Amino acid sequence: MSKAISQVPFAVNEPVRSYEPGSPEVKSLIATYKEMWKEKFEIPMIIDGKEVKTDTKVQLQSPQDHKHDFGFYYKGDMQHVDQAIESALAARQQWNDLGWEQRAAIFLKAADLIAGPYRDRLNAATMIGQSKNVHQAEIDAACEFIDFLRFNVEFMTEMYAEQPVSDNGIWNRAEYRPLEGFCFAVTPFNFTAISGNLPTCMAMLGNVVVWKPSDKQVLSAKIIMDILDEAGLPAGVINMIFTPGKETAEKVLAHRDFAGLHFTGSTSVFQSMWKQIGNNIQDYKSYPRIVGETGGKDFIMVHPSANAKEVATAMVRGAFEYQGQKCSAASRAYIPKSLWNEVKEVVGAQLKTVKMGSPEDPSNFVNAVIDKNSFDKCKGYIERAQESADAEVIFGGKCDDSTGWFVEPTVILTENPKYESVCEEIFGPILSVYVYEDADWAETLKLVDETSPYSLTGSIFAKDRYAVAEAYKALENAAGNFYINDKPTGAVVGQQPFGGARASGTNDKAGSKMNLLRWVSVRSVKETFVTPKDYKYPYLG
Ligand SMILES: NC(=O)c1ccc[n+]([C@@H]2O[C@H](COP(=O)([O-])OP(=O)(O)OC[C@H]3O[C@@H](n4cnc5c(N)ncnc54)[C@H](O)[C@@H]3O)[C@@H](O)[C@H]2O)c1
Ligand SMILES: N[C@@H](CCC=O)C(=O)O
Repeated sequence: MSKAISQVPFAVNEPVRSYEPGSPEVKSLIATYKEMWKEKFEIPMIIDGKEVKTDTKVQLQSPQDHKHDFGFYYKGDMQHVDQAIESALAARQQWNDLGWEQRAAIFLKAADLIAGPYRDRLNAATMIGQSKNVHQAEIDAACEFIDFLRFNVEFMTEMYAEQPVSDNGIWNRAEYRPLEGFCFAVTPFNFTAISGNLPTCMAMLGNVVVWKPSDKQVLSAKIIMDILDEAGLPAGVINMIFTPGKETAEKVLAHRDFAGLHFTGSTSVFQSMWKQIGNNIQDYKSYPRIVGETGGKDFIMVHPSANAKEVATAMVRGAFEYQGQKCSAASRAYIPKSLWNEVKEVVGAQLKTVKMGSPEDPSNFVNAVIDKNSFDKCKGYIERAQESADAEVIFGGKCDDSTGWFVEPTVILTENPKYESVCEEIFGPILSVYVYEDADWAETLKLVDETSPYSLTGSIFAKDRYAVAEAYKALENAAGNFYINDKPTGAVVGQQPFGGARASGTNDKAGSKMNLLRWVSVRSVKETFVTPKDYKYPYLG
């Protein structure tokens, strides 16, 4: 137990490496990618700190080359879900009793392992398994994950330091207990950092976790578990299982000791899990905490006073970085007629220089979409736009699945502000543009606000400060992360806490103290030093 009030290292954002052509850092990363590409991985589940293998082997697939064989993972079933829950519950007391400094040290060490010896390996795994280019892997798997770990340790201590006042003769204390039971982390394919953050931020606070990563992110999930193991995370604290999502959720959410859901993924899956929790509510020991960050239909809203080049660049980066597979990706842009020709010209000129292909070549800005489902979905939107009287594909539109799942960055122009691609989350490299009459600025703000059920991210571009202020107010509830004269992606831990409202989630802001508060249950303690020995008030004599 602690005999000092320790100060944790001051968290600063991990510097993003530039990976300039020919630099030692890019050579080292690409060499690691090539080595790992040749490996034949056999990836087990990790339950109670042990590798668990089954008879069901699922081949790993790389989006940029779906025929390439780089191994398999072992798929589990419902007995593994039970084992993971039992293992978590068995580890709970000892983990809970460990002083917070001991827990913090494990996650700070994990951050340093990622910053140093594991950086290339985790980045390369993300490039191979999730098809991110060098820069996108670096800002996600290395920097954002490191930031989550370091900042959460700092936020945890700030939270612990928040204590009530005490009158004379008493000492009031707040004790930040972990939740009573086990927590369930369900993570998406698209961010290695998110998949690492969801289970670790709960564990850091003394919780025990069953973690089900996406089956499209198994390789980088395995490296995360390797890192946590090397950092000294005790057995059973985080149990990683590769089991079918729906059945796993049904089993976990029916368990009496289920205490919290930390989810990131699509809106429909989150809603189905929330309903299950509601249906089981009388069966739990405590009311489970529910945190979910889900889909988006993120906008760029442009005022006539904006700079066309800045707008065009935000469109290209915001919509097409990581093939538009960020929940924050710009997928609808509203451009005033007076600016459209110039914006269109710059977008077209920039897209002409965009290269698409495997992340192995760092000059490829666009890589593959995650899988066949995503490829088919994007292709469907593009083909329907090509045939529609309401829409026109003005850039891109080619899809090629001969080697990998490649979809060209595509811009759809429509005169119908309710056209399907303007309203629905596509989660691919498709940006819809609606051109409005300059005089309709105020009505268009309303349109932006009301077009989709989501409220995740959005940008406003304007030089005119009155216009900025007007959009700021009109779009108050349209985005949980709101950007002024910047693209709507790329939130940084500690700088722009991330999350959305409406259908986009519970807005508990990943990587912030607000989020950590959801995974503790406070015990208020009052200790009285001179305890009364008579019931009578003074005036009763
Ligand atoms: N708001 C955010 O912070 C944020 C961040 C990243 C991704 N996302 C969203 O995630 C989605 C893309 O990720 P995805 O394709 O991995 O999402 P997804 O919903 O398909 O999968 C997310 C996780 O849920 C599991 N799952 C799938 N069906 C399930 C079911 N019926 N019951 C329980 N679990 C189930 C999956 O195996 C995976 O682990 C997009 O909608 C995107 O907007 C949101
Ligand atoms: N936090 C990331 C998005 C995460 C969702 O996929 C961003 O701000 O771009």
